Amino acid sequence: MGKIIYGSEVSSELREELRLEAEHLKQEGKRIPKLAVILAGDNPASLSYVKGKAKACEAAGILEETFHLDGSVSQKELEDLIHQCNENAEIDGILLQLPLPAGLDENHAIEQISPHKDVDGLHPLNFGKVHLGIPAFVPCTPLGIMELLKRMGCDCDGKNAVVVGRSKLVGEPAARLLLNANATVTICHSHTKNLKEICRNADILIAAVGKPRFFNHEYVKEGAYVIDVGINRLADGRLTGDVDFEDVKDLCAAITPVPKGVGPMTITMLLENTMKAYREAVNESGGL
Ligand SMILES: NC(=O)C1=CN([C@@H]2O[C@H](COP(=O)(O)OP(=O)(O)OC[C@H]3O[C@@H](n4cnc5c(N)ncnc54)[C@H](OP(=O)(O)O)[C@@H]3O)[C@@H](O)[C@H]2O)C=CC1
Ligand SMILES: Nc1nc(=O)c2c([nH]1)NC[C@@H]1CN(c3ccc(C(=O)N[C@@H](CCC(=O)O)C(=O)O)cc3)C=[N+]21
Repeated sequence: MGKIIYGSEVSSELREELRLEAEHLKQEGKRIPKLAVILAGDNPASLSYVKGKAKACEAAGILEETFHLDGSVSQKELEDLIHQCNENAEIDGILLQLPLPAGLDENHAIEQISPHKDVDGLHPLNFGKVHLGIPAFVPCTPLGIMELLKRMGCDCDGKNAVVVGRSKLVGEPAARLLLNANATVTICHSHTKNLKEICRNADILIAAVGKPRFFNHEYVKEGAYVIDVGINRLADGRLTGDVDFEDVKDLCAAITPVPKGVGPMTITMLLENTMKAYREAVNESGGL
């Protein structure tokens, strides 16, 4: 039976440290860190994620403001709001919830976010820095994945890591972080041939495709570390991952569940990145 590593438990620990740090700032009469979340449209999954982020900020003592725009918002209106958040000295982090409604240019909007407030790590400058191994804002889900691997007791150095999925939010930066940690990395996607064989060779398997219970025991090597990123809602309303948890759990060394796995870690890393942006902003302004 593999170890089950709960992101929810790791998150409680890390969020408590953040809460103490925020409480300390408050006691000293300092400015409080603040996150701005921009949501365009009414995608139900996005609405629920945004609520989760707001709740987590509140519990950690971090200020949060959600800017909920109409789905028919123009590119200019969206970008004007981003510019206002950039200029607002009370705001440390800006998260633009993805996907944007059809017709809006995601890349152009992301480029408007100040790289200093880009707590999602999606701005090309942060993306480039991560790929050059320079300190930067790293996307939250991949950061959470690396922390979970650490908690599994997995040393990535020299291991075969297979990342299935190449999105800019998850798969691609996760692969880069694994490479930076000296794993031998293979990135798979919908055009990959022999996916099963490649996965079966993985010491570390990162499943991020968005297909419910896609990875069963045929895809998993004995003793592998398995991270299930997928969040899929079943017809009965329950959530399930991309990994067939019951079929795989006895085979692997360690596995993350869904829910209570990577999802809570994504939010925790968003809080961590917001605190990092705050610290850097305070240092820039000479400690005010
Ligand atoms: N837990 C968390 O915090 C988060 C969870 N998620 C979840 O993770 C999953 C992935 O998200 P995201 O990266 O944004 O999704 P995308 O839809 O952007 O990317 C999916 C990736 O999987 C690849 N893919 C799809 N089908 C197959 C297949 N049959 N075989 C191999 N590769 C395949 C795609 O390939 P191609 O590029 O060729 O199309 C693509 O690269 C989703 O379930 C999402 O809900 C996302 C963000 C955070
Ligand atoms: N710019 C941007 N940044 C993101 O980080 C981002 C995004 N857009 N778009 C969508 C994805 C998805 N995502 C999740 C965050 C938390 C949970 C989470 O906490 N899930 C809980 C379950 C929550 C529930 O029960 O609904 C869990 O897995 O235990 C899931 C998914 C962030 N995303």
